[in-house]
Amino acid sequence: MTGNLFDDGTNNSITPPVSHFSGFLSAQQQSLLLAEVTLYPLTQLEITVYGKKHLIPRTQAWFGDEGCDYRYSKTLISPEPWPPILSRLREKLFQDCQLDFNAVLVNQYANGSDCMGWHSDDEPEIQPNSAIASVTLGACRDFVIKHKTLKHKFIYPLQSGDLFIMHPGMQQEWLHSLPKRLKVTTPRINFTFRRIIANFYR
Ligand SMILES: O=C(O)CCC(=O)C(=O)O
Ligand SMILES: [Fe+2]
Repeated sequence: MTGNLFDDGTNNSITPPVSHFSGFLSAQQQSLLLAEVTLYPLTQLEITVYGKKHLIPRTQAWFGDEGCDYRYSKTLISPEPWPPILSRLREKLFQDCQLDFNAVLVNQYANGSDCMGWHSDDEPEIQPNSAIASVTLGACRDFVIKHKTLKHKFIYPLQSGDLFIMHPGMQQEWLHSLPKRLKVTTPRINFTFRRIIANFYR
């Protein structure tokens, strides 16, 4: 076999353990959620890299059940209580996909200059072998996945209303990122639902 960029030489093509569902949310569900997002306490967090302070290029809010704290760059963040529409989205993930989440990180990217660098969602407070589900609203942006050692890359353009699931095992072997797209001038909001070990840091 020749010419297959993703041929690993074992006759197994390498693909990340993910699922992409277009149109998971109806137009009406998207507009209800979008209206609720305007009420969220979105903040721009500061991180310290090599002793220098930087504002991260997006705004965020953390919602979840009691005790579902999450640590971001040495800061412990306690969850805000579930807003009603977000709570319904969590319920829909359970009903439609049998995925049971107890917290969600909301990221708002104001335009294509806002981004997220390469990382895995492998924090110790995340339940081992749990899935992470991501729901997108607003501008279409490329979600990029790269194998940690083999460097194979996959690009998924995520559109408003799409659901993207990163299955168990994904975070151990793959990195993901949301690169800058300077032609994008409108906001994108992303919800990453997670299963957190309650009271992990208490
Ligand atoms: O905005 C996205 O699609 C990615 C968000 C993400 O990777 C995260 O919150 O960990
Ligand atoms: Fe992530």
